[in-house]
Order: sequence, then C-alpha cells, then structure tokens
Amino acid sequence: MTNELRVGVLTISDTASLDPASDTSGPSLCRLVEAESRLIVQTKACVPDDFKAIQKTVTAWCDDLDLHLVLTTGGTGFGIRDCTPEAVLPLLDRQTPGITHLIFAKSIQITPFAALSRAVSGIRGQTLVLTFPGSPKAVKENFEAVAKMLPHAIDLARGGTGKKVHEKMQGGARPSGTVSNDEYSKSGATHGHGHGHGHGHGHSGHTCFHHSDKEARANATSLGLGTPVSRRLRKSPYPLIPMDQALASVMDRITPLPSVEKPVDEKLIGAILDEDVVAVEAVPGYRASILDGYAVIDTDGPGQYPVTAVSIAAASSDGSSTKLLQGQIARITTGGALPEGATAVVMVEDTQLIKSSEDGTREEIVEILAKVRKGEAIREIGTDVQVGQTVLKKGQAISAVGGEIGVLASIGVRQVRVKQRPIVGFLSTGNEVVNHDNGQPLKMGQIRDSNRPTLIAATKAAGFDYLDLGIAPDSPEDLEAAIKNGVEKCDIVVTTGGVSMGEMDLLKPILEQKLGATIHFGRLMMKPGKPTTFATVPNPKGGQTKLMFGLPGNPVSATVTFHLFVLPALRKLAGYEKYMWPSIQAEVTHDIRLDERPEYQRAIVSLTPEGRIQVQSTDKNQMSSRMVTMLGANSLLVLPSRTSEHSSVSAGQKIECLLIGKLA
Ligand SMILES: Nc1nc2c(c(=O)[nH]1)N[C@H]1C(S)=C(S)[C@@H](COP(=O)(O)OP(=O)(O)OC[C@H]3O[C@@H](n4cnc5c(N)ncnc54)[C@H](O)[C@@H]3O)O[C@H]1N2
Ligand code: MOO
Ligand SMILES: [Mg+2]
Repeated sequence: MTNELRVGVLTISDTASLDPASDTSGPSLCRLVEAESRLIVQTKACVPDDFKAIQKTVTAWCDDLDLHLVLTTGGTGFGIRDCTPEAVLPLLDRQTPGITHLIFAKSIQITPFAALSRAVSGIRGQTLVLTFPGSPKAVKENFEAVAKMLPHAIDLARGGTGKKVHEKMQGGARPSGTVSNDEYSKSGATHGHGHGHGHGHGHSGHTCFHHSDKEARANATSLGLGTPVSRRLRKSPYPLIPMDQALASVMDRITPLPSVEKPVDEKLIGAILDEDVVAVEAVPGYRASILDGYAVIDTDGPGQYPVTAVSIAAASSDGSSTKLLQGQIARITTGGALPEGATAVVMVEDTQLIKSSEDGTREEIVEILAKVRKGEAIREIGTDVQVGQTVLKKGQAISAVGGEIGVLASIGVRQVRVKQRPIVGFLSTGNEVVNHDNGQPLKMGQIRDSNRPTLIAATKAAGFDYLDLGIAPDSPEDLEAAIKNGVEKCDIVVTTGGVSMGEMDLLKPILEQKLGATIHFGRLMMKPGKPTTFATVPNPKGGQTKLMFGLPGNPVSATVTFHLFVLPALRKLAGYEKYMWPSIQAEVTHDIRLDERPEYQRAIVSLTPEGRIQVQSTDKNQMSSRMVTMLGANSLLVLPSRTSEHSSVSAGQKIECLLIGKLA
C-alpha cells in the first residue's frame, strides 16, 4: 500500500445527473477529501437515483479500482426515488454500524432533521463505503464527524493491526475511545517522521507526509496548476495500476457508436454492419453461358447445325430472349443470356465452321464435335446468390480485401446500415515541439513533432478518421482551449506529452480542475508509457461524454500506448467484436534482461523456413525516446516484470507477442 488513500466520490441525484453543474455536494465532498492529508480523490461520478446505476458504480469502484474509500452523497432520505441504502446494503460484506451511529450522533446534535437520513456504511472487500445525505451542509458535518478516523478505519479494513494508533490512544492524554481530531492528525505526523524511509516507497500503514506535501495538496488539490514549483507534489497522486486493470477500465467504458446508412463504396472499408443483408436480386439474374461457344439442346448430340441466333453478353433490347428449336444452335459469348430451350453450351474449341455467309460476317452452319451433358457450361439463375439469401451478417466487418463490397455491389445494394465510425483527434503538446516539416533549423531545446505524424499514419492505416488538432504550448489556457475543441469535435482525443511530474506537465490538473474530467488512471505499471492517462471528459456542448488519452510525450511511449489502448478503443467504439490485438507465442532469438516494469519491446515476428514462429527485438537499446526501435516492428513482445527468480528470458523461450503489423 502506498501512503495515499484513494477515494471515489459518487453523487447520487436525478437532478445532478441531468445537469452536472447543479451538483454542489459532490464537489464540496471532493474538496473536503482532498484537504485531508492522506486522502486523494481518484475518481468521481454522478448517477441518477437508480438502484442499478448506483450498484454498478459502487461495485466497480470497490472491485475493479480497489479504492480505499467510497463516499456517496444523496438518495438517503425519505423521498420516493431515494434508494441509496437499498442499493448499497446488499453490496456490503460487513456493515459498520459504529461509524453510522457516530455520524448520526454528531449530526443530531446539530439538527434533529438528521433523523431523516437513512444512511448506511460498511465494508465491501477491502473498501470502506459510507453513504452521506445530499445537502452540502450535511455532507460537511457527516464527513467531519469521521474524517480523522478514516485512515485508521481503512487500515483495519485492509487487514492492518492499527497497533500504532491504539498505542497512541492508550498512552495519550485523552480517555480511551474518544480521540479528538487533532490527536489523530498528530499521530499521523509523528509516525511519518518516525519512519526511516523516504517518501512513498510503498511501505504500508500510517501517514508519512512532510508538512509541505500536505499543504501542497490542500492548496493545489492536484499537480501543477497555480502551485508554486517549490510546493508541487513530489510524488504522483495517481496509483500505478497493472495493465489488465487499465485495459478493462478503458474497454468497460466504451459502448459502440450508433449506426448510420452509408452508400456502398470504398469508404465503407473497415465499417461494421449493423444489419443482416438479404439479397433481393439473384446473381446471375438470367441463365448465362460460362463459355464462348454455342448454345445447344444437349440431346441433339454432335453433328452439323444451322446457327439460328446470336447471344452476345449485353442487355436484350426488348427484354426477351430468342428461342432455340431442336436441330438449331445459337452462337453465344461468356455471360450471354441463353436462348429459351437451350440446355447446354459447347465451347468454340469443340466446334468447326462448315459454312459462312459470303461476306464472312455470319456463321451459317457449324459442326458440334463434342457431346455435352444437360446443364453443362450454364450458370443457372441464383447460382452465385439466391433471392432471400443472407449474404452478410450484422457485426461483420467490411474488409479491405474487397469481398464484402463486391458482394453488396453484385446484388444491387446501394445503402447499408453500418456502425458510425469514430473520429479521433491528435494534439501534440509542449513548448519545445515544432511541426516536423518546419523548414527552419531547430533552436536549442526544440524538437520536431514526430508523434502526430506517427499516430495519424497508424490511424489512417487502421481505417479510422482523424482530426489533426495541431500543437498546443504548455500554457493552461491554450491546453484547455485545444482539448475543449477536440472534445467537441471528436469521439476520442489523444494528446501526447505533459502527463508526468514536471512543472510544465499540466494535462492532468487541467483535465480535473478545468474540464471537469474524471481521470480513471494516471500511471501504469508498464514500460514504455508509465504516465499514460485515461479520462472521460464532459462535452462542453452537452451530450455524450468523450474519451481522452493523455499519452506520454516520449515518441515510443506514445506509439506503444497508442497501439495498446487507443486502436483497440477505436475498434470497440466502431463496433468490432474482436477489438484487441491478436496474440501469439513466438521463440525469442536472443537473451533479454527483464525490467522491473512489465515491458512491451518493439519486435519483429517472422516465420523460419521450417515454419517456426520466432521473434527478435528491433534493437537492444529500447529507450522510449528512440523512435528507431519502431523501425520494421510488427509486434510488441510482452515481457513480464523482473522477479528475484526470473531476471531474464533466454533465447529459444516462447514469449507472448501482440501482432500489430503484418508478418515479416
Ligand atoms: N520525475 C519523474 N519524471 C518522469 C517520470 C516519472 O515517473 N517521474 N516518468 C518518465 C516517463 S516514464 C516518461 S514516458 C516521460 C513522459 O513525459 P510527459 O508525458 O510528461 O511528456 P513531456 O515531458 O512533455 O515529454 C517527454 C519527452 O518527449 C518529447 N516529446 C514530447 N512531445 C513530442 C512530440 N510530439 N514529438 C517528439 N517528441 C516529443 C519531449 O521533448 C521530451 O523529451 O516522463 C518521464 N519523466
Ligand atoms: O514509461 Mo516511459 O515511457 O519509460 O519512458
Ligand atoms: Mg514531462
């Protein structure tokens, strides 16, 4: 456990869920939480007074995010829609009536109306869950009643002994059982300085913040904005979360976009059908010859026959076909409509000319040399596609190979209902970043923007639409405006840069403090891409909340995390059923030293002449700035983190690879 205690704040209100600006209790609870030294708001949300919506959020926060504390506000009263206690109670493994009573006891001293709250509290898994009433005043009183004991309660809920706090309580000046707020805060500070460790190296238990950290958090509530650099947080408040949790956090928040009617043309490539397509036309629509030769009546057999008709593949001028009688044959070309009565076609190679017209333009008598069976060389109506046949199924992708567009075209389908394609916007950030094609020599400290061209190219190749949002300098106003613009116009906004710990890394505080976004994760236990950030951002124009990925600035980190998160997210949004990369096991050709973080090395998967699948890293030096490590890569080699038992993988071992490109 790190020192931070991660809190989720859930506003439960029909009104606030329709108009987030009307929510005052949620933001005020967030401020109260952030003012406490160890508590940080990791996530916040607003749901209506809806039993299922409440349960879904609380369950996800406890089980998936493994938050230390979930605080809800609203829905605890006697109102007809109030159902917070009913929704939360069945989720709790154990109730904590002492906490509930303490809150009541304190509130009732302030107002007898506190008796009208039906609040509950308890523990689900290792998460403490408290439900508060909906008014900002009640929220403040309730929270303050328990604030100082929360770290201790959470520690106990997580299996800690709470020994130090108990010792303090017994040795302290106050009677046991009632510990004042300042007693608790003092005990926190004492423990912190009593430890020999530095900051934040994962030792569990009690507070070990220096005073300046506490002030900085209370002041800035996050990284960066408005905080003097000397008082910035020196540790990231975002927990390092594992990849599987991060991927689930992204994918669980994506539902495919609605469907639209689109014309059948090459712009459909990559689209996902949202309807079954049933043929209303047969292919072929008439009995057609599959050879150039003569239409015959098969029972006539070999012999000399007059050529009484000609059927060249073309529309018949009057819509009718000629008629063939016994003892007659008709000249026909491949695709020509069979004369009525014809039962087979003999290819021209199996015939010889007996007599032609004087000018040579007409064949009059031809000898049939071969015997043919009934139906030979004829495509009957509907041989390829029959009327009523389901040719394409809902959920099927329109491939770039061409088959789907070809089939649709062949049966005369002009419009199909497909899932709307998402649009992704790309914004590079950083004062040092200049357009790659800027003809000027670089000034000291400048760097060419390689991220936008790379990500745009990969997006285009994957068949998605994009918007180039340009480069934003590291100024809060520019970044806020550029992200707002992206959120208004795109389904997903991807930024690169500005997500780590530098004083110019402003993205996270802007998202949280200016754009009302919820950051679902801000750091990942992986390499390259540790500070990768994922948030949902309200659309300033209303409507659908948008997804936003704050990818790291380092070009390889940006590219790898784009492939790991953004392309699968785009595919899911576009309606693909299989949206994750295919994974295969391949033999590594060389020894690899493992990193302390799970690592995604850029690699080339190939087939040996004997048919074995092998993989080789593109380069030994896989630093996240070295774009050259992406050269020729068709896969990401998924390496586990180093352990005391396993510090390397050896040549010949089979390792998982994600196939992000074509096999070499
Ligand atoms: N104190 C810490 N510092 C850093 C940490 C950390 O945990 N603690 N994490 C490191 C890791 S890991 C990464 S990855 C980077 C991520 O940095 P940011 O996302 O904040 O990105 P910037 O600081 O803006 O830029 C990093 C690097 O990339 C270059 N860059 C930025 N944009 C582009 C672009 N469009 N094209 C080409 N190159 C770009 C930029 O000039 C920097 O060199 O943070 C570490 N720091
Ligand atoms: O995680 Mo960072 O991407 O290693 O350089
Ligand atoms: Mg940075």
